[in-house]
Amino acid sequence: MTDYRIYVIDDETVIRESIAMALADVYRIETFDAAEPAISAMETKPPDLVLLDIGLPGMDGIQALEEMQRRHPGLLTVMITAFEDLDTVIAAMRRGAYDYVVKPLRMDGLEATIRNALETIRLRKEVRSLQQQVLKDNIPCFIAHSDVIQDVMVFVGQVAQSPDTPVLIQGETGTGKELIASAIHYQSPNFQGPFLTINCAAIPTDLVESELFGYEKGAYSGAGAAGKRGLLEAAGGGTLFLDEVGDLSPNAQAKLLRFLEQGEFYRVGGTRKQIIETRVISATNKDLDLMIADGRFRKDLYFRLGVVKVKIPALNARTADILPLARHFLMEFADKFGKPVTGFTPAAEKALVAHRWTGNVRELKNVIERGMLVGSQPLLTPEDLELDRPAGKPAADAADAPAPFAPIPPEGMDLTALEKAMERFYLEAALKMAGGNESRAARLLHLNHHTFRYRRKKYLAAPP
Ligand SMILES: Nc1ncnc2c1ncn2[C@@H]1O[C@H](COP(=O)(O)OP(=O)(O)OP(=O)(O)O)[C@@H](O)[C@H]1O
Repeated sequence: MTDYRIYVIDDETVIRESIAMALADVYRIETFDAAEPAISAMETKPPDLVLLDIGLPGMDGIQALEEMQRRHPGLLTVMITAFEDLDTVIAAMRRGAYDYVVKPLRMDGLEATIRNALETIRLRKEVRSLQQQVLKDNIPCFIAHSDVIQDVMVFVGQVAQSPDTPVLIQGETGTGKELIASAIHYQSPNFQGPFLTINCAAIPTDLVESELFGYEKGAYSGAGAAGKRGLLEAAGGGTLFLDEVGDLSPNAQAKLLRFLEQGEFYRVGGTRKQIIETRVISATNKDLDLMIADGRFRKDLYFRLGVVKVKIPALNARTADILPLARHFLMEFADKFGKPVTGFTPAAEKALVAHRWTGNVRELKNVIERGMLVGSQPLLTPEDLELDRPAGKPAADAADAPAPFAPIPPEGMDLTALEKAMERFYLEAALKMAGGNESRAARLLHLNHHTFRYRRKKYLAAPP
């Protein structure tokens, strides 16, 4: 006997009894002589499959089918019809019936129809469980203890449900904007579609447009011979996350606005209109209002990108998250490095809460990673974490400290050259500290890997 429950709804006793007799050894059969009692029984004992006579007294088969579909969407129903009345059968199939059988019933034919229907149910269940697995594997582990971040997560869960609403995520660097964007994607109905990200700051201005929108062959010198689709197309049916959206070139801004308003765009050098459904989530840690005032960012684009705005507070504004996040990262790195570190000393916890996290969660994660590398006790100490700056106090009482830079000489100075030299110096220093590991060097400078790689290419020798 299988666990499948089948309702047989037919006013002819002989039909009900013959089906029950033929199938009762294999399935749980419940019989009804009218639709109404069957519909009420479904509330407490929902069937997997319904065999439903079309010509019922009272509510007829077609009405019953509609009512059942309304109350139990997706319920599989096989119609039983007295003769092959094409119109009625078509009406039933249009309303979502799975199949139909004609009286007088041939039991072997009916059994085959039932087996097919149940196989469909089994496959649907399998697909659902695979979907849930995908969700479980991909939903990022987002630590949210403070009330303010919990509210953000509830809001984000609601926003996720409408898959074409653009979302603008604002927050300082390292607050978790990309993580929130992926949480929106994986909670949305499009979670099976791709989630792609592009960091607009890490791509040279003249390339960002073709990266985003693709190009046709020969669109510009250096464009590949075959043309290429852009990330917007590649993310079709899913989500494109535009990080550092404030760095988009004016051309790219105009094209993106058109896409958001009309759902269409042209590849660079292309004449064929591309129509695509991709949700755009963007993020910035820049003050877009200021950029709009300076004429560097389009106001109309700002409004389109920010149909829904999500603001992520800085880590120091939600201290309740600091220790749960620190413990989460500690467990992650203990596992990764195979170290028997189990927590923090009380002094280390105090220092973690008191620290001024200008690099937010990313900085906290880096500090824990470094602490895990050097720490040798079961509990990490403030020395392991190298934390000595309390909140609100930038390095060694900045007010009293001597200015860290040389004064401007009377003849003036080349600020751009100085910036470049400084950037080169710190990129090299970070790589050295990180033993040549780019990802770690990027984290030391609170940059993401793409940005680091881009700047390294620009200022130092190209990475291997
Ligand atoms: N609430 C959180 N729970 C767990 N990990 C987090 C949380 N917030 C941030 N992180 C982790 O911190 C790091 C930085 O997060 P993320 O890259 O999402 O920040 P961001 O705001 O997009 O940064 P940027 O502005 O520099 O692009 C990532 O490793 C991310 O996994």
